[in-house]
Parts: sequence; structure tokens; C-alpha cells
Amino acid sequence: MQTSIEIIKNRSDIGAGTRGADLGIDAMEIAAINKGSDFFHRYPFVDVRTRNESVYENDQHPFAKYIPYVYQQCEEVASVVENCLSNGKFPLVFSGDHSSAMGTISGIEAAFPDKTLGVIWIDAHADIHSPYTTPSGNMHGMPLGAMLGEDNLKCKINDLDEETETYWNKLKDLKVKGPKVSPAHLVYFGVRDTEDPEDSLVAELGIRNYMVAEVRERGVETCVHETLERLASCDIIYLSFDVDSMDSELISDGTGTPVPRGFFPQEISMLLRGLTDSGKVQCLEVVEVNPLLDRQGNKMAEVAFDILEQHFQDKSQ
Ligand SMILES: NC(=[NH2+])NCCC[C@H](N)C(=O)O
Repeated sequence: MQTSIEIIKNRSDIGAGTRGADLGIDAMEIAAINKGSDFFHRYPFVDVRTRNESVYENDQHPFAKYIPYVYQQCEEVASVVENCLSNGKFPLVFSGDHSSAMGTISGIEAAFPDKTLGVIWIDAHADIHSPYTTPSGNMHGMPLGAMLGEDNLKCKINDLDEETETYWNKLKDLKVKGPKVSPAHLVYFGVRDTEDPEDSLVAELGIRNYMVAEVRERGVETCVHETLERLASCDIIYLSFDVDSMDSELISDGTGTPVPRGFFPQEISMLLRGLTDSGKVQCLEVVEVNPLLDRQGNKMAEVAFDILEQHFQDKSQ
């Protein structure tokens, strides 16, 4: 029998460089309502308290913007996710910016401390910076750095103040001390917009990235099969779907850091389906819809919602 879904609405956008990803959650719900779907009414939901008001403050952490508030936000998300999983439910997490994944992964680890976690990151970005290497200071570029426990000091370009360092270490130890994911258990799909410190860390750690061209050439099924083989020793899998993994020119630019030459929605659907068929996926998160940046009305939210609706329809059959 299928586990019952709980929707988690995490309208936080302080990890992104542009405001508006917090509106992505409601943009997806409105996309659902406008097409006559009761999807968001079908499942119980939890609203996560946000710290978005911190943008009014004069932030003093140029290499990890709003880090004290991102930390609090992730703590909150982690508790909600942990609680959901401990109650035997499936967390379907709708988040604003991708820094949320630090909360989600920490919550999963807290709920299943003895299980080995695999992470599949469907994204245009590697999000494996640390405050020491970030070019922007935006924390949505760092969640995997924190969850792997990687400062990447070899590629250091920024000198941190004490408070940033303290909060960064707190984020790495959120809920469960130490690295939560091993690089061997992390697989990227669609990563194509990275900076040098990320490239060298990804190469050093041997993290697999299925680029769009490879997925097209070899087929989704083959790549999914290989991924699941690679994660054979993982008991559970977290799927993180950043909508910027999709082609910004052909689909929509309604996201904070759009990148062309990405996946088509159909390819994302096939990926989600194939990976979920493993029976190991315990949590799915969708992030980075920013309707304020969408020049085609609410297109990104509509496309993202269609993918999810289809996914959960298929799953219940
Ligand atoms: N989740 C995202 N959209 N991440 C974009 C990160 C972009 C860039 N690598 C940075 O660190 O600023």
C-alpha cells in the first residue's frame, strides 16, 4: 500500500539572490486550482514558519547571506520533515529556494539515523559551495556543501567572520552531527552551470553527474538503472527537484537562476518515475519556482505542477 502524503509548504526565499521564490509554492497551488485540480486539497499540509522578514535587516554576512535566519529556517524544516516521516507519512516538500534542502536532509537523517541515505539532485547547479568558496554569498548555492560536510578550503576565496563560521558549522551539524551524505551516494542530473571550486570538488569526490546530453543519448532508463545500482547500498533516497534543471529557453525562465539547454518536462517525469519505482524514495522536494521572474505568466509553476500531478497519479495506479 502506498504511504500517505503530507504536503509541506516552506515559503522561504532568503537563500536566493532574487526575491520571489517564496511565492512559487502558491503559484503552483494556483496552477492546480486553475486547471480544476484538488491536488493541494487532497492531502494534509503543514505551513512552515518563515524568516523572510530578515531581508529588511542590514545583513552582515556577505559570504553566507542571512545565515542565522537560514539556519533557523532549516531547523524548522528539519523538524517538520522528521515529524512527518516518524508518523509514517511521505513528505512532499514545496520550498522556495534550495537552501531548504539542508533542513530536509537533516530531518530525514534525524528520522532514520541508522539508514543510509542516497540523494538525487536534479538541478542546473551543483550547489556544493561553502561560504569559503561562494561567488555570490547566496545560501541556495551551498546545501550540498553543508550536507557533505565539505568546506572545500583548497579552493578558498573568502575570509569568514566568526559568526558566519559558527553558523556554517551549526548547519553542517543540524539535527545529526557530521556529514549526512557520502559523495558516493550523491548523483546529479542536469548540472551544467558551475564555478571552478565546485568543479574541482565534484571531480575530487568523484560525484556522478548525468548531463542532459548523456541522458538523451543513452536514454533515461539506462541512466536511472545505473544510478540505482550506484545507490544499491542506500536504504532510502531523497529526490530534490530544482525546476532550473529544465530548459529555461524552451520551457520558462520563472526561476532565480535560469539556465538554457536543460531537460524537458517529459524527461523529468521519466526520471521521477524510474527513480521512484525503486521503492526507496522517501521524500520528494520541489524548489525554485519564482513567478515574479516568469515572462510567460505562471508557466514554470504550471509545468512543475503538471509533472507532480502526473507523478502522483501514476503512483497511485
Ligand atoms: N539553487 C540554486 N538556484 N543555486 C544557484 C547557485 C548559483 C551559483 N553557483 C551561486 O552559488 O551563487
